[in-house]
Amino acid sequence: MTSIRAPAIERTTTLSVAVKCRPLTERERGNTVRVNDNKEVIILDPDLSKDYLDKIQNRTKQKTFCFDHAFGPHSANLEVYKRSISSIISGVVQGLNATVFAYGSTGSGKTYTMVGTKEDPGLMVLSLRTIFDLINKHKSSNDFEVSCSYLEVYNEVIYDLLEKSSGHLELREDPEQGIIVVGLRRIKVHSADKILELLTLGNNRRKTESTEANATSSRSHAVLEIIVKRKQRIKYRNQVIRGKLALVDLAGSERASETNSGGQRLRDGANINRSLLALANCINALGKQQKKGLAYVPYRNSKLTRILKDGLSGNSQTVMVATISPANSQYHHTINTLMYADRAKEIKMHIQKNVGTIDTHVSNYQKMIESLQIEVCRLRKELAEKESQLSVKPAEKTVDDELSWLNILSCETSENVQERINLQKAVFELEEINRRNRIELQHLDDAIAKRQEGAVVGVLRARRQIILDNIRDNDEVGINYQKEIEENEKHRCQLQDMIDKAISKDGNKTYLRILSQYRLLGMTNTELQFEMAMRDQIIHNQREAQRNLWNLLMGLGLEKKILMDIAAKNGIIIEDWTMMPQLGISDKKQSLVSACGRCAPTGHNQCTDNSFSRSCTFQNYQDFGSRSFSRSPLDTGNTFCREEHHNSHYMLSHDQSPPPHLRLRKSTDCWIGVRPESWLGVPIKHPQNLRTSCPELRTWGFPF
Ligand SMILES: Nc1ncnc2c1ncn2[C@@H]1O[C@H](COP(=O)(O)OP(=O)(O)OP(=O)(O)O)[C@@H](O)[C@H]1O
Repeated sequence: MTSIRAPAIERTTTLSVAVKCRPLTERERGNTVRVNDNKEVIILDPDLSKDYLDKIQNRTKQKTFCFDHAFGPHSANLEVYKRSISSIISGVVQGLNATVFAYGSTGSGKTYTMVGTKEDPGLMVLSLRTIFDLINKHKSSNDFEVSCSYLEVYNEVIYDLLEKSSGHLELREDPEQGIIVVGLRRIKVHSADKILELLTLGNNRRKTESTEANATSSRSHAVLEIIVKRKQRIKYRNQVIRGKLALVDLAGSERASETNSGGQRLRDGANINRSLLALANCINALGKQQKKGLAYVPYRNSKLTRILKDGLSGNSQTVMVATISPANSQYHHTINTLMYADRAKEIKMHIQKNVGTIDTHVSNYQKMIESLQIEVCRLRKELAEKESQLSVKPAEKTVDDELSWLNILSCETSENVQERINLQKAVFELEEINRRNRIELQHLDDAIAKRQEGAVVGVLRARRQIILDNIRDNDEVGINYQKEIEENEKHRCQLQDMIDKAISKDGNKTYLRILSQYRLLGMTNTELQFEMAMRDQIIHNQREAQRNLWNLLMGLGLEKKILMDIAAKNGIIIEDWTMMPQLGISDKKQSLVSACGRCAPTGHNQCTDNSFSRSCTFQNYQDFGSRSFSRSPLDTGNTFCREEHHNSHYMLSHDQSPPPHLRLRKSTDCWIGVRPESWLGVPIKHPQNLRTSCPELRTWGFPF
């Protein structure tokens, strides 16, 4: 029998911004920062030599900002924690996600704020203590499981800080859990002290260096993630709720010119800046999105922004702690940080409780990817053994050189594949956003055509212009991505030629065979991840459509019994009714309130914010209508199916012509199903053992 899941309640809130100013160090001069009323931050002009005229004519660089919270140089971490963080930490034990990240220039106090000292423990330490205090309070009626992971992103590569010698880790997107780091160690913990022990261990492994601005400057972005699973012993026994807390300490950024150094440090700086630049671009786009609707957010431009995606706009209660220094010399950095913080406070978050089940398609894919990964690991090990055998032999230097050169080529190829995947996904997302923009444009055109000139038409026209601008901006980004894909393709061909030539020279047959298999498997693995992400996107869209349908049903005020009867007649089981009493579906008035999507997700039977409930319901339906309905709102079946099938169909075959950005691929390339040759350019020579190690692939029409 078909079954559908009742929707989880969503609540919209904004990203909260706290600013923390650190004390001056002994070497520093000046004091440019004033904090008023725990919210206002005034940055004084550091140029004290300005004369009276400059000042009264407002030719001063003084600037004033206002945030959710502001802390001066004498505030301890505990004060920052109590006022700005503690309230979101308790949500983690209730199944909500929370993210806290420190953003600021080098030496502004990010690590001090996040990690702290023994005397002044930081936000990571204080949050963990709260989580375990809450667990102890509720453990008589609940079973809890807490696990933790700690990673760093260094030079655009992800490392596991809980592993002694971690290899490079890859990212994958999961429809339930968001971005996942494949192979990251997750340790079960029973006390805050144990996590702190792991934190210290991980911090010692973190890449730090002495820079001019900070003696122990962090060169990597570190993410500590705590997952709390909770199962009630009596009520809702089959439900597991899962809260996630991400605590992020970003690397210090400095311009290459400020470091007085080259080589590795210069490369570090470039990569740190690439991540931070990507983060700043995302904050910009998200801030703009609140005013302009569907603008593209370039999460894919760095590993850091992909990891922080949920914390930046998704299902998370997020606090950004912007750290600043009062030193005169830091004036520009301080202003820069505060400008980003100011933009970030516009960002909207959509929070909902995590009560989830795993779909079978996901676990099938996961199994496939896992078995490929095991195979990749086996080959990687074999390769390493072969390498060490070769290095103990007094082999001629030329062979050694050739092999290390081949290794570099192999790494470059894998980077090239990753980049290609990211670009394709980005293009796909862009296309999806513009598809929605075009639907809205169509609705606006229809609405304008039906009305006579007047104030309402003026508003509609203004909105139309915004949407047109968005489409144009997004198209421009798409053209750039196309160029990047072409570049990437060119580079891939060059690499392939070089590898083929090297293999034909035959330095060491076995080694080259393994290397080649390893590379092919790595690519197949990555391809599968891409396909999985694409399918996940379809599932995500379908869920969104389903949620909209629920909103509509609840808005109509249908009683639970009627709904159950209709569902039963159609042979549909409605899962998760346990969530429904909170939605108040049996009560007409309450169902309208619930449909606004802003009810507190736990413990309340009624939306606490009645003042906006009606307008929210309306807003919701408008939104819904503009995105999904092409005819009457009650003509749901056709509209939803058509839209979803359009997507799936497009992904599964090429009967329908793809959108312009995606037409770039060769006609022989297929997404899923029939696959004459891999579109990533892996030649048909797939290794024999892939078939035996991964029999599932045979049913997928792989041509080997
Ligand atoms: N609130 C504070 N009270 C006392 N000292 C502080 C405070 N905040 C920062 N400091 C000191 O300032 C210096 C720089 O701080 P920290 O290492 O936390 O900066 P950072 O922003 O993490 O730098 P980077 O980005 O280079 O890693 C350290 O010596 C630290 O002890």
